[in-house]
Amino acid sequence: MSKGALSIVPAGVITGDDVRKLFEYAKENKFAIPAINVTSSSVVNSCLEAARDINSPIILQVSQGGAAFFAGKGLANGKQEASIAGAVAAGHFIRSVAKSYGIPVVLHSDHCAKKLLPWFDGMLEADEAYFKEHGEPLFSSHMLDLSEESKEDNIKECEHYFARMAKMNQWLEMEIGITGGEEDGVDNTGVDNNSLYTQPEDIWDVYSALSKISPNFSIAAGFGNVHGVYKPGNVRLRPELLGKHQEYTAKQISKDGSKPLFLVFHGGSGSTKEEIATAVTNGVVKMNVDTDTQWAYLTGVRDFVLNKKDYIMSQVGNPEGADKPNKKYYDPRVWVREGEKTLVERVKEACRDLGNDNRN
Ligand SMILES: O=C(CO)COP(=O)(O)O
Ligand SMILES: O=C[C@H](O)COP(=O)(O)O
Ligand SMILES: [Zn+2]
Ligand SMILES: [Zn+2]
Repeated sequence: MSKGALSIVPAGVITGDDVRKLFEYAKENKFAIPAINVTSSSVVNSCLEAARDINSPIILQVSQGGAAFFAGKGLANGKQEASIAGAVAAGHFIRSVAKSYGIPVVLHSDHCAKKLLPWFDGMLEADEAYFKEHGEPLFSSHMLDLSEESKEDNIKECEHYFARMAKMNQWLEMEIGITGGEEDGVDNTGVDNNSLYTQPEDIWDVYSALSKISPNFSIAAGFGNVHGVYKPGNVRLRPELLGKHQEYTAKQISKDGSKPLFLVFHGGSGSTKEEIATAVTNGVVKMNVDTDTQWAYLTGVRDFVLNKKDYIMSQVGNPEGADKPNKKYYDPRVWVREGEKTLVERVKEACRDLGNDNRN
């Protein structure tokens, strides 16, 4: 009897070899796991609910800005203190509820450019403290995004951090080739089109350097990816290029026909089902979705507010009577929940697009 993803790794936040086992299983069985950007406990719970409902693992990630939001926009963040506190808070919150949903969860942090390294350092300190106490890091994995730097500097800095992370058996995601559009304080809307498509030789340079440290890493290679959703035709995704990267690296390590790389698909929002399927066939194990889930969260709230407009203009008095209280409409557990419901459905859709359903 074949064993599904839910039986090969435990429920709750997974770390170390369990993360690799899950990604290996996904690659072998040609599915990928969506990574949703979370900014609050409400967004976290919705993602966990969706994954639980379709019996599949999920990846939850905080961006630098999302982490600061998690801690509170009222906090100063000049030295990344709010982003560090928020990431740690999100990590602890997710750890304390994830098990109750009965599914494996990969706890991850998103793009970290050079100027944001103090955020990375703060998260690693929290991981190391957690490791001392529990024998595993707080986060399953982190992303380092030094794709704006020279290839040499990018790889060198990744090696440096990865050696430190490997002591905790922690997973590293790195980026080579640039994701277009916008990400945390970095505006890549004007980058040269060629930098959006990573070359196989560059991937091999990354693979050969990092594989000497640990097998627990993935590569976000550019295949035309752009953050955000634009009018059709603006983005030219070429997920078939990822197959070439697998072939090239496989040849270098004399394992022709194998798929040695764990690849990450950034800018998942707005992609077609075909683009997603091609990416997964070529060894993508993680696809990031943010813009489409932001949109989905809004739609439920928007429709509620528009439909119940006459019930939310005053605390007392609605079309049913001038003395009727409206508490049942303005309680955030009512209107925020409507956003959660539409978000749950969008997360389920991302899971299905990637073949990440009924994995028990
Ligand atoms: O890549 C992403 C986060 O790193 C998400 O991209 P989208 O917002 O385009 O889905
Ligand atoms: O990098 C892309 C993610 O969508 C993060 O977005 P954000 O920086 O707006 O939180
Ligand atoms: Zn980037
Ligand atoms: Zn991204």
